[in-house]
Amino acid sequence: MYDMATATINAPILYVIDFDSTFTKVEGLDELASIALSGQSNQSSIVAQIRDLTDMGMNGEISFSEGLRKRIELLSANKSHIQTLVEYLRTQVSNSFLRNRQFLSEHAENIYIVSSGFKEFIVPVAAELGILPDHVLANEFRFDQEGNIIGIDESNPLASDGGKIKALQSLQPEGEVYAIGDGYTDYELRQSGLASRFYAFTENVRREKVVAVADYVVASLDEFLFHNKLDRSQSYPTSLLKVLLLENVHPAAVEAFRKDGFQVEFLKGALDEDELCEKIKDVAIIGIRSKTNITRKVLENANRLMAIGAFCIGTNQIDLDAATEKGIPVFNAPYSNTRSVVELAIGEIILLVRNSVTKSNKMHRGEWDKSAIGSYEIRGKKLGLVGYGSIGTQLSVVAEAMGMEVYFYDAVEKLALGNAKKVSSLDELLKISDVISLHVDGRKSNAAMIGKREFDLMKDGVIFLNLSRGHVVDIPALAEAIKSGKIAGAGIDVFPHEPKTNNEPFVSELQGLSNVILTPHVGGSTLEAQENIGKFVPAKLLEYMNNGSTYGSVNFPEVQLPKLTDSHRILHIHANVPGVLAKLNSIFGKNNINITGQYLKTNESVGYVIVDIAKGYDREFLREVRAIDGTIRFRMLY
Ligand SMILES: NC(=O)c1ccc[n+]([C@@H]2O[C@H](COP(=O)([O-])OP(=O)(O)OC[C@H]3O[C@@H](n4cnc5c(N)ncnc54)[C@H](O)[C@@H]3O)[C@@H](O)[C@H]2O)c1
Ligand SMILES: O=C(O)CC[C@@H](O)C(=O)O
Repeated sequence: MYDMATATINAPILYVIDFDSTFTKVEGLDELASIALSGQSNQSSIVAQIRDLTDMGMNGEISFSEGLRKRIELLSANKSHIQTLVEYLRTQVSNSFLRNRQFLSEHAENIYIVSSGFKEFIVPVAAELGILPDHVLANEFRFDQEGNIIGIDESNPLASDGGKIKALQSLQPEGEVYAIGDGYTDYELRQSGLASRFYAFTENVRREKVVAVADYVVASLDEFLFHNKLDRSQSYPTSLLKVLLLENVHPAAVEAFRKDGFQVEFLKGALDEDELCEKIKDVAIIGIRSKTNITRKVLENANRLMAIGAFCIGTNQIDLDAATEKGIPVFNAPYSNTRSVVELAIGEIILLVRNSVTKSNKMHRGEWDKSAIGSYEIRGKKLGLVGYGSIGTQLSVVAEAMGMEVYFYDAVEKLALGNAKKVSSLDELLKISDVISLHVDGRKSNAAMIGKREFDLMKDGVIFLNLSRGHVVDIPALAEAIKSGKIAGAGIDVFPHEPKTNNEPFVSELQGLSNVILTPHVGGSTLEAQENIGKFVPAKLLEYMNNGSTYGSVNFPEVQLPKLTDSHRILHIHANVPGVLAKLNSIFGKNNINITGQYLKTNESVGYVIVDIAKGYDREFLREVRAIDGTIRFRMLY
């Protein structure tokens, strides 16, 4: 339905907007019934009957006036309920209407709300967004002396069938009329010939019967404004951009993107390379966890991709170089689940040093083995941390507080926290530790960094933990070391090959070995951490999409930008070659563009220039900006 080719630059004279489920997310009368009957036993059945009548009317399945009267008969509401409804509806204004307050108030003279709803609740809600009270054409209630609703004003044209047509006729519109709404009665304005276009509005509800007869389908007010080249809050409507969320990220993420108007597809599992190459073609933002590999090949298929969110700490599953070359920033959630990993590691260290897992397994088999053999306190034992980053350091502090002696080895120079002691080589750390815990990042060169040679260096009866990345450990060598008794206990959370979904089986040489805790990569999977990540990563991605800020990106020059006010913002990503800023500035100068702010950051491969310009420019210069040598990506924000 949506067809850019037919977009017109002629502004319509009148915009006629529906109220229920268009201006607001909900149907006013349904909500009024729900409020009035609150606490009564028949509330849900009556509200359901009213909703059915509303739906039938909206789909054009019953006569409008018949449906309205039946709904009013079912209501037992009064003025105080209407006041409560108004308060509620103020919280239910459609997100894209809220975003476009400026358009609504600046074009108030040309905007009418024509609704079969009631002025008593529409006027106060719509007026807050700049709609003129006398531009609300809607029904009115009749009340008795106690303020109870007893009917509707029958003299109002909107009380009868074809009411919207009659109401619009009364305005005697001279120019074009564009009708926007979710219901069949909105389409009837177009059918009658009074409106020249009907836009089916699907942000809140999509009625297929209405969509089928619409000239255009718009999923937000921004999309309507974009289609008509009118001022709007979003330079490119988010409702035309798709977000793909994989690996069961927290629902808070879905909510955050939907709230901003994006289309969201949510999948519980990961996708393999071929599946992703296909799926990513129309995706603007992708969110993954640790099991989806975003390879160069995937990125070659991702021509609409603007940003990547790793809903975790590790980003080794993403080809960061390829993403940077394509001008795609990647964001993750450092520290988000650090504490969760630390707590699991501490728990496992205690259970393994105590030999409790073996004892528990015996109990499940009916064996009672009350003895202290092979069971120790962690107090005074030497903990060797390989990797002293976020997790390593936090584990260091907690373990020390529990009486352990902490040693660490890191590939880069790190200062010790508390009484932890740095050692100068991995081999030294392996030789002295009673417990060894890996917390290195997943860079390729760390593959199999712990194998037979390293296990041989360890003390006999060592406890070994890996909660970092699976490919870091040679699993057959680990299995051998456990079987031989070299390793007295192991806690393994990450594996070289992990199932993509919970429906796939898990197979490993470590299964069935004594005093081994196997967990399905859940070091970071606590509800606290997942909820934090589910909010944090979308916030970063949305900041980039809406404002251009790349603060916290793992592969991009980081800029933290001020909020955009009264200007338009140009975001230009280019290969880091000399002279791009000078070329940009000469284009601005030549075209008399007034620059209100400018920012530049580069890293070794890309440059990111952000220019705020005063409104009221001729768009022709954009062609020249796009043509600058080395341009990777270019977009504008309003
Ligand atoms: N199991 C889980 O669910 C889970 C949860 C969160 C993080 N992780 C993983 O845990 C690991 C650590 O996370 P973090 O947030 O502490 O990362 P980080 O980047 O803060 O720390 C990693 C540290 O390892 C060091 N390092 C890298 N290679 C090394 C090597 N070969 N030898 C010695 N030191 C080396 C780095 O210099 C750095 O200090 C990462 O692999 C991360 O992906 C796993
Ligand atoms: O939740 C995940 O899939 C990954 C958790 C962890 O490995 C991380 O990198 O944060």
